[in-house]
Amino acid sequence: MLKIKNVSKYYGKTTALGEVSLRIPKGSCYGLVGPNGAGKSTLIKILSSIIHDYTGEAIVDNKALTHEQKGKIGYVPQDICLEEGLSAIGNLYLFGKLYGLNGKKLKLRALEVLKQIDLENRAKDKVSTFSGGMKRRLNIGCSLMHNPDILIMDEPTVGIDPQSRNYIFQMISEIKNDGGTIIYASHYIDEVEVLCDEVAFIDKGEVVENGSVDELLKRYATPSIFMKGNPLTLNDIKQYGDVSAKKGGYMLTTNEPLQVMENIIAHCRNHVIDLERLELVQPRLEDIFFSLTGSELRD
Ligand SMILES: Nc1ncnc2c1ncn2[C@@H]1O[C@H](COP(=O)(O)OP(=O)(O)OP(=O)(O)O)[C@@H](O)[C@H]1O
Repeated sequence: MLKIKNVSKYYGKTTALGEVSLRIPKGSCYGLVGPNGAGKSTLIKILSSIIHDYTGEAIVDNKALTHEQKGKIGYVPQDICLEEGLSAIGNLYLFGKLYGLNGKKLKLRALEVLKQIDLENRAKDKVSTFSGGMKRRLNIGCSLMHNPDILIMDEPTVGIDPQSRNYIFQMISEIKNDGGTIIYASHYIDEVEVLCDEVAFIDKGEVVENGSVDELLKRYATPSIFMKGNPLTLNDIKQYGDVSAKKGGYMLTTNEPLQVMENIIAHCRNHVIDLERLELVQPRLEDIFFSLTGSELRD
C-alpha cells in the first residue's frame, strides 16, 4: 500500500500540488488523470524521490518514503532517458549498476528484462538506431532492472506507434499479474479506462475525485441515448429527457434508458418516422472528468 497524506508542493507562487491525499492499493493499476499542468509529474517526482522539498507524507508499506523504501519503486520518466550511443543491453547494464546490481545477477536480470520488453533481437544495436516506440520500451526496461514492487509511469505512450503501445499494455498486465503495483499518469483517459482499476482525477494541483473506475462510472455517468430519424425533431423526444443536438441527430440523457428507447420506438412507429439510429451510449470517464472540472484533457 502506498499512501500520500496532505502533500503540497509550490514553485514560487505556483501551487503544483495542494494538500493531496491518496491511497494506492498493492497490486493495482492506479491512474493519475489530469490535463497538462495539473500536477501529475510533480506528484510522481515526489514518489520517485526526485523532488524532496514538499510538505506532507508519502508512505510505502507503512514506512516513510526513505532511501530503503525508494528501492521498491521504479520510475519511467515522461522524457526518454537513455544513452543513445550504447546498445539496449548496455543501457540495461548501466541502469542495473545504478541500482546496485553487478556480475552474474546483472547479466541475468538484463536478459530477463530484454525478453519482457521484447527487444531480444535488438540487444546489441545502438539506441540511436531505435524507433520512438522501441526507446520507450527500453526506457521502461531500465526502470524494471531492480525488480521494483511499484512501477510509476509518466505518460508512457506519448508519441509512439500503436504496436509499441500494445506491447506496453501487455507489459503492464504481466507486471500486475505478478503482483506488482502500477501508477499510470496520463491525459489519455481512454487508456486509463482500459488499464486501471482505480483512478484519481487531478486538476490545478488538487484531487477532485478518486475511486474505482467502475464505481465512478456508475456513480456519475447518466446513461445517454443517441438517435437519428427522418423526420425526427426535438418536439418528438424532448418529453423523454434532456436533449441536445449532436452529429446530425440527438443525444438524450435519462435514468431509464431502456424504457425511453421503447417509448421512442413506439412514438416513431405511430408518427411514421423512419428511425435510422437508436443507440445506448456507454458512459465514459472523460465526460465525468469534464463535468467535475470543466477542463478538457486533450492537448
Ligand atoms: N520546475 C518547475 N518550475 C516552476 N514551475 C513548475 C516546475 N515544474 C512544474 N511546474 C508547474 O507546476 C504545475 C504542475 O506541473 P506538472 O508538470 O506537475 O503537471 P502535469 O500534470 O504533469 O502536466 P504535463 O502532463 O504537462 O507534464 C504547472 O503549473 C507547472 O507549470
